[in-house]
Amino acid sequence: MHSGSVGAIKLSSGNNNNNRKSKVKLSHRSKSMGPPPATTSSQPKVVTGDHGYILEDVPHLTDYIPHLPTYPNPLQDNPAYAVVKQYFVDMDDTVAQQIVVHANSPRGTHFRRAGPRQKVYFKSEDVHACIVTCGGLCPGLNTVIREIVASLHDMYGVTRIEGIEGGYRGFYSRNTIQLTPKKVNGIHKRGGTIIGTSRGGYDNNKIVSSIQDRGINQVYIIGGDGTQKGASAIYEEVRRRGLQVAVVGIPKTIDNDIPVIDKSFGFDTAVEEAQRAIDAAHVEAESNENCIGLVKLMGRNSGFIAMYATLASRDVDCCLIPESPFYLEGPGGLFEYIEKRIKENGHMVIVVAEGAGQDLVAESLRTNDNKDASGNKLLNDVGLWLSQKIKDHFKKHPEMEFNLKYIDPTYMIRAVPSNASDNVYSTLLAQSAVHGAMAGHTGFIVGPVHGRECYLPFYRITEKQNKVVITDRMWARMLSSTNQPSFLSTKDIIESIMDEAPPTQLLDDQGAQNGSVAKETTVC
Ligand SMILES: Nc1ncnc2c1ncn2[C@@H]1O[C@H](COP(=O)(O)OP(=O)(O)OP(=O)(O)O)[C@@H](O)[C@H]1O
Ligand SMILES: O=P(O)(O)OC[C@H]1O[C@](O)(CO)[C@@H](O)[C@@H]1O
Ligand SMILES: [Mg+2]
Repeated sequence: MHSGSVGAIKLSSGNNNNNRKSKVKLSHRSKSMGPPPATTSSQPKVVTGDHGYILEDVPHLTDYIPHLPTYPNPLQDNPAYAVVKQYFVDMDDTVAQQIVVHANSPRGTHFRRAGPRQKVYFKSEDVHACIVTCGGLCPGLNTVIREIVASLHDMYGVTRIEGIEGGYRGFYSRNTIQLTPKKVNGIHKRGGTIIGTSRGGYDNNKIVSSIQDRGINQVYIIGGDGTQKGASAIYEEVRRRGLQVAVVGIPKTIDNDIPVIDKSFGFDTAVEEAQRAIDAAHVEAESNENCIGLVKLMGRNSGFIAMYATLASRDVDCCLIPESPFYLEGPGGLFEYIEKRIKENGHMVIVVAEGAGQDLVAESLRTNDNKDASGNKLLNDVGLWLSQKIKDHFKKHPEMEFNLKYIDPTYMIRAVPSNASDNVYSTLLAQSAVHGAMAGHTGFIVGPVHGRECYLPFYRITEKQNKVVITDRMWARMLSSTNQPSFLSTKDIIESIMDEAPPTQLLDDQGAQNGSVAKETTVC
């Protein structure tokens, strides 16, 4: 890591922010009208333009604190970036949510493109940043921490960066850790998070008071859907109090249940790690007579890890996920398929996501609705349940020797360091987050849409969970790779279409065609 140096080389080209004649109608904020009046409560910022163009913009500090001074971006003096032709992102750059279009399609929803801006709203020496990680572990957490520190320090010359220990509750119950480039050097080679994480302990008022009392003015919040709901409420309270504090969410989850963005960091690593368990199950299944290798993978409400691990492996004969109901007995059921595969092949591999078949398990175990500290429903162990059910079924066929090897890698797929591609992804994510905060944006989440880093309003991420769409081509590809039954009746298919999940780039483009955002937001 090099330290941030301020050289004499000026970027000669790059920004043409003010040259472009914009045709958009700014329904919330107009360039020609000057700064908007300060408001204490945020509303979606939706900008419309020609040919059905819609920009779902993110808040800016000047939305509620007008007349904030601006400063030249220190990056313009950074020798490392001097060679880049157009380093600063044009203010008008936006990224289309849908890239598969027809000749007459409206231009549709867009998001603000992430990246460094020519003007910043914080003086480097005034920045006091903090980073917090919440929820379950995910490969790449340390990389994001490292790169936020590196970006703030090396690009913007910021020296006051603190780590909030142990998740949200750390804001009001723990001391902070000073994060310096030296302290974070090499942490991306380790799993976990060096500042700790937790579930529960969210107290909006105490958290914002702690931010205010400590004089923190940039808050980087790394976590999943629950964390981002909390981050959104923190932003609202910060705004209500009129604080010049940028609140930035960095979505994290191995489950990939965050909508809109291409995928979440750590997902690739988790899928890769899941391969080891599947490989082991396959070896066991192949080497023993009439053997089933059963692997349970994480995925509470979304079966992306199981689906992608199955597709990647090609050794899996059946993949069960929360989004696709299945049944055990009778024609078209799981037992019938198992018997068929065992007869044909002498072995089989089943992958089950932890959230799959929860209704069946609950029915047979009659368990209570227990919750974790964050209020997430605690799941019954579908892996153990399914093992027992399969064993019981084969007891009815004593003439047939039968084996089952159950592998539950649980935390092993998420407690590992991130792989190379997740490291690069996390680096870009962290840099984009820092550029956005320095440029005065707030109340946003950063993430890639069609490979371009974007700033997305919180509500886009928190309103729905990303799920596997079982009427999408990706699930069909998976089914055709395993040859398993779909377990679906026509009624299930119709229900699934009605209950369509939000668009995600990990799904087929077909999925992304559904649901216009404009309908869901208030144009103000
Ligand atoms: N609706 C909410 N409003 C405010 N805070 C919340 C909300 N939901 C969860 N939180 C807080 O966010 C933190 C993390 O939430 P949670 O345990 O659900 O993990 P997550 O961010 O969803 O990540 P994971 O992917 O591991 O589930 C916790 O401290 C929790 O109290
Ligand atoms: O046991 P914990 O740490 O509460 O988390 C388990 C959950 O976290 C996740 O890994 C999501 O972060 C889920 O896949 C899993 O159900
Ligand atoms: Mg969650």
